[in-house]
Amino acid sequence: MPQVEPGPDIHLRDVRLVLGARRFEFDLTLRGGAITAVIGPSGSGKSTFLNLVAGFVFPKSGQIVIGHQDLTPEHPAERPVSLVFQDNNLFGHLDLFTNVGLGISPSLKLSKEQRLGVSAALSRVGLGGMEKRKPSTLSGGERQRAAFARALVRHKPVLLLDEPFAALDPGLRLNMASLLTDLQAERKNTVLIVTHDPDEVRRLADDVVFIDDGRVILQAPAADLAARRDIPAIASFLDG
Ligand SMILES: Nc1ncnc2c1ncn2[C@@H]1O[C@H](COP(=O)(O)OP(=O)(O)OP(=O)(O)O)[C@@H](O)[C@H]1O
Repeated sequence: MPQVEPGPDIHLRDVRLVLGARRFEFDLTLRGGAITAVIGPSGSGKSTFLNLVAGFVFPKSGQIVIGHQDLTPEHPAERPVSLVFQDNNLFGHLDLFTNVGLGISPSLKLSKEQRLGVSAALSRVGLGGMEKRKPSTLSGGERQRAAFARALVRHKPVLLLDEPFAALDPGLRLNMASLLTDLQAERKNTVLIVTHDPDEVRRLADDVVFIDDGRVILQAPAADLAARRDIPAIASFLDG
């Protein structure tokens, strides 16, 4: 296999933000080419953290740097990121081929190679041959896999996943987790994945970032998480 350049480091430099009554402060670097699990209690700021990296929310002060580029003022389309959320946001009136093709080109002007790429991505997530199906005819898990395919065809170096597998049954979760680790081995993307599931952290993550009340209270190798039961919020996460 050819050597693949690892995805970029992501730096949040003295990032501050207020949303309603909540304050957020982030100052850390996420390792390029690694899978980082973003974990923490409900309402602690995990989605906000991803939204800052994606460009859906902008900091009041500080910088978001991806690789060597300061992208703080840039909108999501200008950032090297693909996203998969729990609500997969497929367009109901469009078939799967079109929904996934939109990941490559909003005008759907696709080359032959790109069209083949769409079908290959659908096969990769176990939806081969379902190009003509509408989202309403699929199960929740299938829709989520289609959303994953749409992120894959974009070939962006940063992949942001906000509880992407939460709605799937345990078998499918395992399946998607191994798809993600296979892809990671091939593409060396920088991946951030929000999850509530300690098993998913063990299965997938190289590193963890634990957010509590709008701040990172632990950044560590995933393997070290279990040893940090001294922090009550972490003990409670590990106990589910
Ligand atoms: N636009 C907004 N206006 C006001 N408050 C907001 C806004 N967006 C988020 N918040 C608040 O900020 C806090 C963090 O929200 P966020 O969605 O980032 O948490 P989370 O850790 O992802 O939670 P969960 O695990 O429940 O999805 C919450 O208290 C939320 O209500």
